[in-house]
Amino acid sequence: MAVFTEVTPSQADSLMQSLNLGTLTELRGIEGGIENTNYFATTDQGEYVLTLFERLTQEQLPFYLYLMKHLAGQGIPVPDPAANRDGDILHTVSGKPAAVVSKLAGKSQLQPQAVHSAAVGDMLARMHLAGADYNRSQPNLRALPWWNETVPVVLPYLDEAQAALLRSELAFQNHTANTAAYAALPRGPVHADLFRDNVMFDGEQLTGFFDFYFAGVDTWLFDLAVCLNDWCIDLPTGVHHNERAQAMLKAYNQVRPLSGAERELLPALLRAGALRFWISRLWDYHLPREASMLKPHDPTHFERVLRGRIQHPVSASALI
Ligand SMILES: Nc1ncnc2c1ncn2[C@@H]1O[C@H](COP(=O)(O)OP(=O)(O)O)[C@@H](O)[C@H]1O
Ligand SMILES: N[C@@H](CCOP(=O)(O)O)C(=O)O
Repeated sequence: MAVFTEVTPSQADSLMQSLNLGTLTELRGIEGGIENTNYFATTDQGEYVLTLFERLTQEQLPFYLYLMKHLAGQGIPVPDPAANRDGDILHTVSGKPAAVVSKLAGKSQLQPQAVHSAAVGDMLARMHLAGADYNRSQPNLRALPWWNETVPVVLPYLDEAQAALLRSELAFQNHTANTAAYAALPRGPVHADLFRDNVMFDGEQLTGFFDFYFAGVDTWLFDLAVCLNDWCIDLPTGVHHNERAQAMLKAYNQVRPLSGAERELLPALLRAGALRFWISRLWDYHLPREASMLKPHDPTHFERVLRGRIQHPVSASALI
C-alpha cells in the first residue's frame, strides 16, 4: 500500500485548481510503489498522478521534475509535471514536497517479448537524444562513488565467495572507469532504473517511461546496460535472453548508432549494471532504513546476473 501520507479530497482539489487542472472528481490511493505516496487524481479535465515525496528533498527534486518536463516537451512519453501560475512544478502538500503529473495510459509488461524490448530500446535512444540539451545537472547518485562507499558496508553480510566476487568486480569497475574508452563514452541524463515495472505498454505499444527518481547524468551505455539486464534476462534464472537483447540493441542502434567505445565497453557496462543493483539490493536487504517502507528485492538475483555477465560476456557484435 503506497499511501504513507493521507491527502484529503479538499487538499487535492485546491492543488488541482491552483494548477488550472479543473475540479477534483475522484481521489484514489495507488497500491503499487514502495518509495512515495501516490494517488490517482481525476478532475473534470483529465487524469493525473499526485505524488508526495517521502524521502527525496526539495533540493534533489527539481533535477528529476524538470527533466521529465523537458523530455515531455520533446515528445518523449513521460509524465509531465503540472505548473502553477508562477511556473512552479514542485509543490507542498501536508508538509511534504509534492508534484502532479499526467497519468500514462497502459500497464507494465512483466513478461516481455522481443517486440517489447525493441520498443524500449527505440524509445531509450530517443530519450537520450532528447535529453542531450537538458540544462540542469546532477550526477547519478548510485554510481561508482556510491559503490565504493557501500561495498565495505555490505561485505560483512556475505560469505567468502560472494565477498571475493564483490571486491574483484568493484576493482574491475574502478579500473574500467579510468580507461580512455570509458572517458570517450557519450553521456547525458539517464533514467538509470528502467526496469519492466517502470515502463507502460498498451499491448505492443509503449505508452511511457516513469519513475525518474534515480535519474542522473551518466553514460548512455550504462542506461542501456540496466535495461538489457532486466528486460533481456530470464526470471528467475538470471540467464541472458539473446533474442530480446538483439531486438533491444538493434532498435537502439537504429536511432542512435553505438560508438566504437560503446561497442568495446558493452560487456564491462553489463557487469556494472548488475553490480549496481546487487549492491543496492544488498544494502536495502541487510541495512533497512529506519521506518523503512522498502520491501527488499532479492539480492541474489543480481549476483547471478553478474556471474553470468562475467562467465558469458555478450559482445555488441554478437547482437548487432
Ligand atoms: N504517471 C503515471 N501514470 C500512470 N501510472 C502511474 C504513474 N506514476 C505512477 N503510476 C502508478 O503508480 C505505481 C507506483 O509508482 P512508482 O513510481 O513505482 O512508486 P514508487 O516510487 O513509490 O516505487 C506504478 O506502478 C504505476 O502503476
Ligand atoms: N529497480 C530496482 C529497485 C528500485 O525500485 P523502484 O520501485 O523505484 O523502481 C531493483 O529492482 O532493485
